Amino acid sequence: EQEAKKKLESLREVLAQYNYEYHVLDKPSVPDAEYDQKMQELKQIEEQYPHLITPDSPSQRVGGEPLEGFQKVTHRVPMLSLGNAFNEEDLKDFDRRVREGLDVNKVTYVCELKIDGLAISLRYENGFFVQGATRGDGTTGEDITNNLKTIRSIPLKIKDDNPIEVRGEAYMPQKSFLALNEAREQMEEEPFANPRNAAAGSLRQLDPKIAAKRNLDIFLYAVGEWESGELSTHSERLTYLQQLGFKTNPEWRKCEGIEEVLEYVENWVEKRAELSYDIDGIVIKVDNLEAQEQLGFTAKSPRWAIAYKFPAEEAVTE
Ligand SMILES: Cc1ccc(Cn2cc(C(N)=O)ccc2=O)c(C)c1
Repeated sequence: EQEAKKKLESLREVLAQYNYEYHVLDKPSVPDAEYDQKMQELKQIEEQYPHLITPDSPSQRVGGEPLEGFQKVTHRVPMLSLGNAFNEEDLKDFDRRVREGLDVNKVTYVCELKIDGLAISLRYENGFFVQGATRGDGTTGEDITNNLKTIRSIPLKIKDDNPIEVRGEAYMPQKSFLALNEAREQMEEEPFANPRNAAAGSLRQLDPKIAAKRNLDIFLYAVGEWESGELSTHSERLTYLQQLGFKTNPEWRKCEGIEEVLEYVENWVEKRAELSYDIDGIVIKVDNLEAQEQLGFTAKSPRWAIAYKFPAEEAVTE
């Protein structure tokens, strides 16, 4: 039994590493068959010693029985909704308000792609993924832990043992969306209108086995509740999330002043079509966390961030 325990520990570790290389880095170091063989080995030992199964075992990704419904979850730190900007003028107005609020001439911003998916929150305790929830109304969301566990790029265990909540966007890559709709048409089922609806529909499945087949993915971009948070900028937090093993979007950039923000926005209006996932804009945040505190919130959203929305694409007629 001690032998089996040791063997399982090392199999969980090596399978988590392989999974990370394949699903987060998109750079596997071993052939799929090697991953599969180690997975079979782990399942055989777990079958022999079920009491040795741990919540972070890769065999636990496609969870239990279908749910009757979803439990409610209250977010300890509310999930924000951002104000919108629709043109350069709006962005310059935003920058002017921020500079006046901080009484500075120039502000360091972070620009990130605005993934067109579903905002979700992941909670980790003692390093284990313990709960995942939808944004809901920002304060109360739905517990979709079992469905989120099926997203392979979500680590089931991280190195930080402090309670931490990370926020991100679950989405369906365009390729998965097209394949899913083809399958649905074959089955004479209603196709999804767009990847965002397909992702939302998939995460609302009561049976995790269905969610597991939808090839969902996720980018993490923010931190909610965090005991050990002593970083001073948003960009440092993005780097920390990446070091923890989360999938972060590689296209984020620090921009010195609104001119560099406008360049970044301009650049992605063109390059948007090259991405393998849908984005509906660019998120612009003041980088310094103290400056964010100083600026605070309006009734609805932060004064230190804004979402630049792309013009809605004219419907592509086949
Ligand atoms: C049979 C089989 C096993 C695994 C995979 C995909 N894959 C590969 C790895 C790997 N190479 O490190 C890690 C995780 C994973 O999900 C496929 C497509 C087929």
